[in-house]
Amino acid sequence: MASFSTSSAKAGSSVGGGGWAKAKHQSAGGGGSTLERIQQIELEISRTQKNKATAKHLGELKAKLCKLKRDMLEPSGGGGGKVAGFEVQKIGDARIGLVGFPSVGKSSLLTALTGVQSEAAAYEFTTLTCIPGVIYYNDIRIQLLDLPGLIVGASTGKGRGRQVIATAKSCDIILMVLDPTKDDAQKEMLTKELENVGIRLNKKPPDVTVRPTKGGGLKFQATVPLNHFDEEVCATVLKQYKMHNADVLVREDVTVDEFIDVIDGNRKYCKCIYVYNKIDLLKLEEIDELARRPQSVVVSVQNKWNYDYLLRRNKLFTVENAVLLLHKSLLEDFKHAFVWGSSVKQSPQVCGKDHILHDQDVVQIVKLTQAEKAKALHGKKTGTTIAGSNIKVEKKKEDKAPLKS
Ligand SMILES: Nc1nc2c(ncn2[C@@H]2O[C@H](COP(=O)(O)OP(=O)(O)OP(=O)(O)O)[C@@H](O)[C@H]2O)c(=O)[nH]1
Ligand SMILES: [K+]
Ligand SMILES: [Mg+2]
Repeated sequence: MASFSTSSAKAGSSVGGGGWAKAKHQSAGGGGSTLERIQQIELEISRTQKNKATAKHLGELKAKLCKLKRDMLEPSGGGGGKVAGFEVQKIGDARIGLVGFPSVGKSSLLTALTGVQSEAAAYEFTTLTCIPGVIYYNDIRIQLLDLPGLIVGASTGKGRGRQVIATAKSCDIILMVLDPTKDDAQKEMLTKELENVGIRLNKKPPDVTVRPTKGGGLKFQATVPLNHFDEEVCATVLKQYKMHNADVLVREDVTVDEFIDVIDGNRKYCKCIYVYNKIDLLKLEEIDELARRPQSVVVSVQNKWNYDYLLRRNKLFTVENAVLLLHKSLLEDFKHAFVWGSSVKQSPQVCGKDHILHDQDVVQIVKLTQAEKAKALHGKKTGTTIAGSNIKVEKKKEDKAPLKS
């Protein structure tokens, strides 16, 4: 823990500070800057016992907190803006971001995987901008982004935190590079910094529908028993968002935080792989323990240990791969696909060939009709259902409801 706070002090001087956090954002209610209001509410939440009697109050506080955080991330005047060195054009079929504390070996990993020289050195904040590289895997072109080290407070603008996190939000996958000699707090702190800006790691969008209505108040329906959330808490949260009339349908046992995610919007659900680098510094049994953790890969860039496995874990599966899996010729007739599952914001969503699928996604391929084909020189509609990267393929003749795997 201590070493991370040292890093944070250093960041202010060596990186020059993010700037925008220094600007005071006056909150609508209450005194102090937005940052101070956020700290006050976070303190109140941590001091409030979590039980049925306080659920409503906590819901209200959490909704207020979310709104304040959003205000901070969308500063109205000054400080925000684009920073040179972070405007990297998106290329390829997918974008992977290397995120981690300083000096964990992000740049070393980028250089090792892509051949692009990104300066690596034994001091913190060697990397100050976004350095892109490209890797090819199973014909998929992946853009790999090396990023400056993150520090605690990054989401509030410390260091170049805001730019780093904004770039991370544009990624399809996050490789969280971790120091295997440090404890789990590093992973929790980084996850929190990313969560603060709406990035959700290895989670699915909550199965909740909220439809604003013109009148009639709140109509609340749950199809499963709810252990952390109820109609009263729902109403409190909605009130904070000035939503007094709405139909709410809850299809999973959500928490109030997950419900706020739905209401607040602008969340990014990203796959995250935890990469423990420098395992050459560990004993064999320690390596074994880390390697057994979920979504984790152990590597040593210095000793070139386990690269292949890392790439295999990152295997991406696009709609195009799904089409090719059925038949090459289908690609010529491809019009678009309907996708159901965690890779899309709305199920189903119309997607193109480059869309990256998640495990358990359901895909229905729509072919060009004869008329469309004739028109575009090159038509009929059939359905095909494919489930994500643990590939299961089923063929369907008609474009009916999708088959769920
Ligand atoms: N022992 C060991 N050292 C490594 C390994 N990989 C990288 N390093 C060293 O760790 C130091 C930091 O590496 P960088 O690649 O600069 O780390 P970074 O995460 O990009 O650092 P910042 O850009 O400063 O955030 C360098 O001295 C590397 O040589 C490894 O697998 N084992
Ligand atoms: K470094
Ligand atoms: Mg670096």
